[in-house]
Formats: sequence, structure tokens, C-alpha cells
Amino acid sequence: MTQKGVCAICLSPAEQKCSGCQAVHYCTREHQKQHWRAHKAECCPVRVKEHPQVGRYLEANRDIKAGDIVMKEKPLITGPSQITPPVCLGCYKLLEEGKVVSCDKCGWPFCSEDCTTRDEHKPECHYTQLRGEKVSISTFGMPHPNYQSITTLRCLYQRDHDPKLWGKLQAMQSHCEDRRGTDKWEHDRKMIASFIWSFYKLQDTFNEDEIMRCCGILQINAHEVPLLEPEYLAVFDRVSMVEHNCRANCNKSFTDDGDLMLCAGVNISAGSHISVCYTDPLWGTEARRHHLADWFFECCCERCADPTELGSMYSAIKCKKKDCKGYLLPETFIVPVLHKTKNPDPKTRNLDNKFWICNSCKDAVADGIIQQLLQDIGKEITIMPKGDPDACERFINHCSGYLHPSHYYMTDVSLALAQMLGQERGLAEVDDDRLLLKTQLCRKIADLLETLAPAETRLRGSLLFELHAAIAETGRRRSLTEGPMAMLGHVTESRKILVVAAWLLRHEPALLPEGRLARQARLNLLHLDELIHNLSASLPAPI
Ligand SMILES: C[S@@+](CC[C@H](N)C(=O)[O-])C[C@H]1O[C@@H](n2cnc3c(N)ncnc32)[C@H](O)[C@@H]1O
Repeated sequence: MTQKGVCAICLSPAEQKCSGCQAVHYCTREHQKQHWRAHKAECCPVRVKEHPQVGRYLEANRDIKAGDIVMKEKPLITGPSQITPPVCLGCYKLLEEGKVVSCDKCGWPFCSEDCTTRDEHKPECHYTQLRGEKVSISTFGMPHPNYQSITTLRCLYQRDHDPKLWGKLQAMQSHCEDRRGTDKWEHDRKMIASFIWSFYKLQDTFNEDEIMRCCGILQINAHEVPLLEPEYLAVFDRVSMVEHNCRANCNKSFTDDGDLMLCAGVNISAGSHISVCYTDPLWGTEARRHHLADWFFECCCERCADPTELGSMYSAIKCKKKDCKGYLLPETFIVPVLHKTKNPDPKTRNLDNKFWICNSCKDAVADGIIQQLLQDIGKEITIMPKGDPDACERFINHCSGYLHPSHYYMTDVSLALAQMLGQERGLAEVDDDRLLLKTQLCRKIADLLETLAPAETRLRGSLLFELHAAIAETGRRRSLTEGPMAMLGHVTESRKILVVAAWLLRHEPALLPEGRLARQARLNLLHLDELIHNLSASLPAPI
């Protein structure tokens, strides 16, 4: 039964709802139309909820289809990364010595006169003027300490200049109690709080709690925007409420203007939590959980809770018992990690007293032995020559004696190899065996991604793009000996895969490589359509 509400226009009882958000009622279609102009900006298929452990999170108001844009948001605050060489404080482009314009009010360097007048710059301009002495930056191209506090200062400025924005920032989690006493806390106290007090002479304006809280808000909530090198920071309002899941249902990307877009990577049903992956979903469970300790929570998602990682055996080690074909995994990966990050003493590592058990012979191997093996293999990867397919193949062959074929280290090197083959001199130069290998690796990793991280559409789209090219090239080669029919089959399959790749990459910004790949995918589709048309026309008519 439809829940009754009151019409947003005339306040009379109403049963119809806005289909976009399911949150606003109307008595008639006319009133809905009338309200659309005002409602458009806030119509969103998610609502804010609260949970005792997670804090605020977003929940779907209605079913959301895979590929739909869940929301698009402008940043509340932007600023340079904490550790950065001098960048323009208007557009965040890297500054080069001799090519800078100084703000005539405060002396901070910019890339252009226009950028000196941008609103983003107001906070540090204001406090530098109050300080009574202009800033003079003379070294470029290496991290500069004066930039460490800019983004925190931009947050603090809102307290006295934009109370509404200040309120939104203060509602965010800062984990002050968890951060207190960590190395990062001490570093921020020295490089940010003390700097703000001494350089800007603001010791009577902002106290330690306020400054350290803003540092925490940035640490927990700021997004690194990869549109420029170096990246810059941006804090968003609603998007900052999205919770983490190692098998997230959404992904984030940025528009060319720096707005954040949240897209559904899978179909999401009404009432589901909206999630993104805060860490790298291609890492193993232990590494992901350690990284997530930076946000001060222990992840308990379905992927972390299942040692087989949804049947993928992504962390499984080969059992070394004679004649055994099984794989070792611990009973659980959900062991507390937060105490280790606060007290990272390697001697505490084995306090978990964990064993890895074979799924076939039930042999138990101590965690310490497995960790040593993983460390050795990890080292092997770090010293592997870059861009060398032979080295990748050697690694895969060697480690297949120790690791499951889908293990994260095997996947990592397989992914690098799949992308490497044909990258430099084109696929036409790759021999038949390696072309087949590229096809198999792309297929396998794309399937694995669908299981482990279905919302990672950027990587899956890129892999499928590579796969379509490898299949088309295979078709071209086979047509030389088997005729156009063989080619038609391959090109048709290649096109099918390319359609998916183009769809997965369609929201990528033109500024980033994936955006350029999306454009190429659209062009290749036209080319393949023409090819399929010509090939079909050249085939003899069926008798
Ligand atoms: C970017 S904030 C997300 C919004 C936050 N819950 C709030 O109330 O403002 C990140 C913080 O949310 C909490 N969080 C996010 N995902 C979580 C999860 N899967 N389990 C537990 N806590 C989580 C953690 O405290 C984390 O530091």
C-alpha cells in the first residue's frame, strides 16, 4: 500500500511520490510538475540514516539500476594536499619557478591573475593579511612546508564566515580520540597547529581542539582528486557519508570540473546501504583491513567475513603436503587490526595465534610461516624489472607452485602482464601465444573483478577494452588462413565486449586516461560496425 503524505505544494493529503527519490509526495501530477524546479536540486535516490557503529550512512530510497548516477556533488571545500610542492591556490596546477603571479594582497603565488581572485583563496589571503607580512615562496618543484596547513585553515575559516558550511564540516567524523597520540597526530600538531599559531599568529583565534578536529575531518573525509598531478583535496557533504564495503555497490569518479559523481556499479535494491571501497579492492583481505585502520574501523563486510573471498580463493596458498592438491586459508581474517596500527610492534604480529588450514587434507600451518612466504613473494614483485613481460611470466610460473591461480599476487602480476602485451608496439607485433595469453588473462581478471568488486567499473571497462582488441586481432589473423567467416565471428564477439566496455567507462572524465579510452571505445564501435557490415556483405548468400 502506498504510504500517505502531504503534498509539497498544497499540503493536502497525497499518495503519489516523486519517482526519483520517493521522498516527496504530491496530490496531483500538476503539483509535481510545479514543484520540479525547486525539487530538482535535492531529488536524490538516497537518504541519510544513522547506525551506532558506522555513524551516518546513506540508504537507497528506491531501486537503483547498475550504471545510474546516484548523485553528483560539488565540493564544500577544496585545497592542496598536505604534502605538496607549491601549487596554484586557485586551480591547483603545479607552479613553475619564474612563471608565477603573486596575489597583491598576500603574496601567495598563483598560475594566473584570474586565479588570485578565486573564492577558494579567501581564507589564507585573509589570515595572511591579518598577519601583516606577505608570504614569499622561493623554492618550487619540491614539497613546501607552508602548504601543509592551507586546507585545514580553509576549514577553520568557515567558523567565522560560513556557519552553515562550518556546521556541515563539524558533523563529520574526525576520530579525534583514536588519532590522539598517533605519529600522524603529533606530526599534525607540529606542522599544522603550531604553524597556524606561529606563522599566522592565530594562537588566540583557534585552539588546539578546533585545529586538530579539522585535521581529523580532512584525514577521514577528504577525497584526493586525481584530475591533476599532484592530486588536490576536496571535501563533499553527502558523499562523505557513504560507508565502506570491500565489495561496494557504487564507485566514485570526478567530472572535469572536480564534482564528485557516485555511480551504481550493480543493481541496488531499495533499503540497501550505499557503499564505496575506501581501499584497493585488488588487495588481499589482510592488506585491505590494515589500510582501513586509517579510518579507525574494523571491516566486517561479506568479503572480509568469508576467507575464500566469495569463492575466489583470492588469498589462498597452495598446500605443500605430499600429493595434496588443496589450498590453505585461515578460519577467519576478522581479527582485530586497530591495536596493531596504534602499536605497530612486529612482535605482536603472531599474538593472533592464527593457523592456515588446508581445505583438502586439513593440515594446519602457522601464520608466521605463511607471512614469511608472502613477504618473500612480495619482495620478489618489488624487485621485478618494470615493463618486462618475460619477468611476469617467470613470476607466474614460479609462484603457481605456492599460490592459488587467483591469488592477489598472481592477479597483480597477471594484470600488469595483460596490460603490457601489445602496449608498446601494438597487438600486431605480439606473437600468437602471447595474444592468446592476453585474451585469457583479460577474461579471467574481468570475471574475478565481477565477483570481488563489481562496482570497479573503471578497471573492468579498461580490461574489456583490451580484451576486445585482442579478440579482434585474433580474428584478423585467423581470417588470413580461414577466410572472412572466421573473422566475422571474432569481430562480432569483440564488438559485444566493446559495447560493455564503453558502457562501463561512459562516465569517466575526458581528462583521465579512462575517459580517453571511453572515447576510443565509441570510435572503435563505429569502425567495428562498418567492418561487420562489409564482412557480412562479402559472404556468399546461404543456399
Ligand atoms: C567518510 S566517514 C563516513 C561517514 C561517517 N559515518 C559519518 O557519520 O560522518 C568514514 C567513517 O565512517 C565509519 N565507517 C565507514 N564505513 C564503515 C564500515 N563499513 N564499518 C564501520 N564503520 C564505518 C568509520 O568511522 C569511518 O572512519
